[in-house]
Amino acid sequence: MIEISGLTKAFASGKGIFDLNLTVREGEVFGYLGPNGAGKSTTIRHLMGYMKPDRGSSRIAGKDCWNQAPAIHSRVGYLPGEIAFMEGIDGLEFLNLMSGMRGMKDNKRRDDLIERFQFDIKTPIRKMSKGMKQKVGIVAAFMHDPDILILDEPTSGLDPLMQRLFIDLILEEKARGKTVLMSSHIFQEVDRTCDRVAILKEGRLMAEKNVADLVLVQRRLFDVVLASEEAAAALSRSGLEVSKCEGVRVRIAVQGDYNLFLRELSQYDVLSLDVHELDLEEIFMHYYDREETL
Ligand SMILES: Nc1ncnc2c1ncn2[C@@H]1O[C@H](COP(=O)(O)OP(=O)(O)OP(=O)(O)O)[C@@H](O)[C@H]1O
Repeated sequence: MIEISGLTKAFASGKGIFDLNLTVREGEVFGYLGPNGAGKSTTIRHLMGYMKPDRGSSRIAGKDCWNQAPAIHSRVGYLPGEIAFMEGIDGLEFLNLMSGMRGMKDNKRRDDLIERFQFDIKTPIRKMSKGMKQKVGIVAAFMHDPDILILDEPTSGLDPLMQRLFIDLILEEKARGKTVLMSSHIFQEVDRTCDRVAILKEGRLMAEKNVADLVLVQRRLFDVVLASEEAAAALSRSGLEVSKCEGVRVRIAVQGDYNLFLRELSQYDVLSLDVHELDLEEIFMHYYDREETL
């Protein structure tokens, strides 16, 4: 459904995106990840036809994103990373403008979305918080019920409750067969919604993975508190991968083989055991260390 081939755009600064190749299949939710400045928004702007590539191309539903942008816009719901709103209008006026441009007759879906994300659409946009503006952007991207959704960090600025509502919305759209490409930094959101992910670093594709495989390679850090400093020191010498030992606290990294970790731990008097969740970037940083670029 979305095909990026050899896509290259080099800015004068030397940054940009370089020889990207990616395919998002119909009905798939695809996570597009990478540290700040990696080139995620630049890729997405090419998909929307807002930037002309130096080399290569991108296509959505068979149409070239640069030459046939208007045809693509009619099928896509787009949430930009930063939404540029006109001055002096409120949320409802903005949404009316967008629905007018799309020739929408029926506002039921729009009104359902507004109710779901709970915000006062009569607030002037310049007075809205970042999260509120983000909600307006989400409604604008989803209200015409597009087949394809391209979302640039959709939950940025949303509180945890709203992030959950957003995840539910993506899962519903996925069940309805929609194709979604979204950039994100939040592991939970990617883990719960995406089928596959690609990670970008300095404009180059580092990896493309099924989310299930990514979770398997995930390294976890455990914070263990033992009954004495002697025991903590002994555990640090046990051959497990110890990343920190302070007093009675030991931080141990485990990847894959939990049994060995549990067997070792069972020999001690354990006062507490916490798992330190790695965020997506940390997971990928470890991933980079072990894998060559594609
Ligand atoms: N129009 C432009 N002209 C020059 N440089 C640009 C332009 N757009 C982006 N860049 C640079 O290209 C790099 C990639 O930017 P991009 O916004 O695509 O990153 P990103 O992965 O979306 O990051 P973030 O998570 O911070 O939004 C950055 O170094 C940015 O400064």
